[in-house]
Amino acid sequence: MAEYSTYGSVAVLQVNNPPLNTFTRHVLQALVSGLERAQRDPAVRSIVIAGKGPTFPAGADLEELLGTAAAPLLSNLRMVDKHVDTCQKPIVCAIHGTALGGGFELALASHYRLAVPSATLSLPEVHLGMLPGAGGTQRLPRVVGVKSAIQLITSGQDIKAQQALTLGLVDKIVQGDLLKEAVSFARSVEGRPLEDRRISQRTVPDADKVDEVVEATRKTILRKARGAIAPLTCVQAIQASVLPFAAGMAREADLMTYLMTSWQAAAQQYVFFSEREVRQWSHPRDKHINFRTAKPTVIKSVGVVGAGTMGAGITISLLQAGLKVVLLEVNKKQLDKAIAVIQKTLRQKSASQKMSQLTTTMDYSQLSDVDMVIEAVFENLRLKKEVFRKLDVITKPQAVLASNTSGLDIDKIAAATKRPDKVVGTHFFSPANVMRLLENIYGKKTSAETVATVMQLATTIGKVGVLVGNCAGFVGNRMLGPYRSEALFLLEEGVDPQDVDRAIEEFGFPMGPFRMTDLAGNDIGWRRRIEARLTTEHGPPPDTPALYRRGDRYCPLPDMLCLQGRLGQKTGAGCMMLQEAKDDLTENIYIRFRTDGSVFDLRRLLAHTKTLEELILDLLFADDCALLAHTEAALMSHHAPSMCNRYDPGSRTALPDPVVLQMIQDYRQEHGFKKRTISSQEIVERCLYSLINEGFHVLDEGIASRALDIDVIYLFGYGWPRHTGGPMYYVERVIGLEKLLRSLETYSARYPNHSHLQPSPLLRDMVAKGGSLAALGTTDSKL
Ligand SMILES: CCCCCCC/C=C/C(=O)SCCNC(=O)CCNC(=O)[C@H](O)C(C)(C)COP(=O)(O)OP(=O)(O)OC[C@H]1O[C@@H](n2cnc3c(N)ncnc32)[C@H](O)[C@@H]1OP(=O)(O)O
Repeated sequence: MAEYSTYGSVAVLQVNNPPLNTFTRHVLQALVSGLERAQRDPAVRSIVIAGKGPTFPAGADLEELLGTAAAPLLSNLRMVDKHVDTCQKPIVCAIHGTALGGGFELALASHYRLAVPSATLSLPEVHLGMLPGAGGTQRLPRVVGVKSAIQLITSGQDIKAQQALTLGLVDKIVQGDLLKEAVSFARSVEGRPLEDRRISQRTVPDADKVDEVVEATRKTILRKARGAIAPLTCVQAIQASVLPFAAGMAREADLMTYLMTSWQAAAQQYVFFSEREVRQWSHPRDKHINFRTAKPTVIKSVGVVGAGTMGAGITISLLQAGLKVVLLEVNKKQLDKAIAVIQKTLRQKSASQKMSQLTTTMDYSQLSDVDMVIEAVFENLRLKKEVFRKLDVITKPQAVLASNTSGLDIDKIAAATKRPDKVVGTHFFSPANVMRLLENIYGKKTSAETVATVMQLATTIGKVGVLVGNCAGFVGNRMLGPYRSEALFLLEEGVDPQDVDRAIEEFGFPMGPFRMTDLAGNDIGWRRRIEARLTTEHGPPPDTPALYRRGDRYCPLPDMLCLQGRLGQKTGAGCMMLQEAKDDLTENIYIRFRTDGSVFDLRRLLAHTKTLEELILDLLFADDCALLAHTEAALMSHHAPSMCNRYDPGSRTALPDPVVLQMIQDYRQEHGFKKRTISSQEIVERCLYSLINEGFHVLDEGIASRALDIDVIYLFGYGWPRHTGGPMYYVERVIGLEKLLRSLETYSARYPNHSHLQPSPLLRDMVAKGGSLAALGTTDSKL
């Protein structure tokens, strides 16, 4: 647990608890014993603490911290801290790997810190809903000041060795053999006075400005925290660092207890383990096919087809992971643009050497030798099938063919090939080089090996891969459907878009549903609805009531916005903006092609079509049209400058548009809706409960095999607030399944034609039988 050895006058304590040398109570007990032994031994004049194997201790062991061993763990930790801080012999910490949380705090309690250049230090407890409760909130500000301590602790960010040296957190960077250097360093400081080496005895450098600093940062922290209590509690603890050390430690302990016993800490620790647990996938259809039994194909080279925003982002992710990439794009201008974006991004990340791993081409035959292809063309089934047909012929027979689709049928895509066992969905999220989620979709014929390959790929490229089944929208987008519908129905009843957004953002999402669709592009859903023949232009059959489709309630407001060119931020206007008049639009509308910025006057094109609506639809959906095959059309009004000032270029600040509000008002009147006041609580419940209810359907159908898979999808792909643990965790542990059921019953009785509010049979069953999501496969083994 902590190996003791001596090198002349130097005692070396090496923590040995693989894989990360985390502090269990036994490790800490062994450290206490080692320290006592070294203190007792008159031949020992200095002490080195290090980690054996790959790292210095990465913090407290979370399994113990969360369980019944928390109290002995804490008391042992405090004992170590006291021994170290009061020791009369110099203690040197030799840091390599990741000195995190309690590990870093142990180093701060010591008298000297040496680190190798690759070492990383951090206090990441805030991400676990806690604070650095082993003296971190008291010692860090004494070194770096309150301002920097607030920044480092509330962000939990990594501090690289060189930065730590600059900040005074380490005393020396060691290039050679760390242990040898540390022993020799320890020897060199033997007998020197220790008082000024004890951080606990120092005063906070910016103590006189503490209130000012806290006041100045509070607003930003609150905004970023989005409902999480840990960041502000960290600030309160740091504020106490200006008190005498013992008083500050007592305050830290009280606040730590408050956080440790909060539901948010439990939720965030569930997120930590769930993020890792999704790697342990098993095939819902056959549990014998799982991460242990299925062997992935080794992937060294990947073809990416389509160099749009997604294709470029995927390429960056692959290159950053050291894979060889062949990027294919049949439009030269688009290809050049993508190359520039890739180059710029890699340069920003100081990874320009990775460009040498990239081949770009307009010729499919260049893909003949890659191990895998990820298709990232326009979201259109016909087009994707065509691409897969080609890939099937060109690529080597063992190559895996993956489609980056956000909801199209993987089986239909696979059927275009003679190797459906090698076809799989890999749903990346935009921006693909930033977003951590990779939703991997198996089809009816996808082999275990192919599933294992894409799950492994996720890990290789630093993403969180979640395995899900094939259905429209898969897990994430399918659950988003009811959420969006309910948001629209709320507009019909009297809420304005910005009120819906505000309520959802207050719950903790970075963006409400309307700002989110404005950002993503309102045409994405529109295109899907048109393909499904749901919109007024293409359906419904004449005898269907105006606000119904296939027996379900339907709100055409988004279609109306799209028809007016309000596709979202890209057109400078979305739900938050509206064209002044349709006639104006026909007069003045232009199409700007993103690739080259050229502008076409629609009036000229209109000569060949019947109506403007038809023209817009044709252009947006004509994936085989030469103009649009490799570009995204952006519709803009001739009056763009005055329209766009609501979404300034580069700004995401959405301002409510009176014209949209009037349009909604007219719509309510036309369809006989009576405007009423609706509380934020009702907005949140109706939107989120209908999303969660869909999650129960998804589990019931085996599309997701565990509730934690759904949680991880929402946390890493959709901005679900981390401190709530994810939708399924939140509803089970915070709201309660029974309450969810009763609320859904109440709402569905009030809105019998909102089918997504009808409680799922699985939910009913679980409440009736007292079942839990854990029993369904949510693994709580570590909680
Ligand atoms: C009432 C008591 C109060 C006491 C106050 C004490 C104050 C101190 C608090 C703390 O120290 S909290 C913990 C702070 N440390 C962390 O948050 C580190 C968390 N870990 C990581 O960030 C990463 O694991 C890593 C260290 C950067 C390594 O990443 P890598 O990708 O290499 O490996 P992983 O797959 O993440 O982890 C491997 C394996 O280890 C498990 N694990 C990681 N950290 C912990 C931990 N702190 N406790 C327990 N287990 C941990 C992780 O789940 C993986 O397990 P498997 O999935 O392989 O089973």
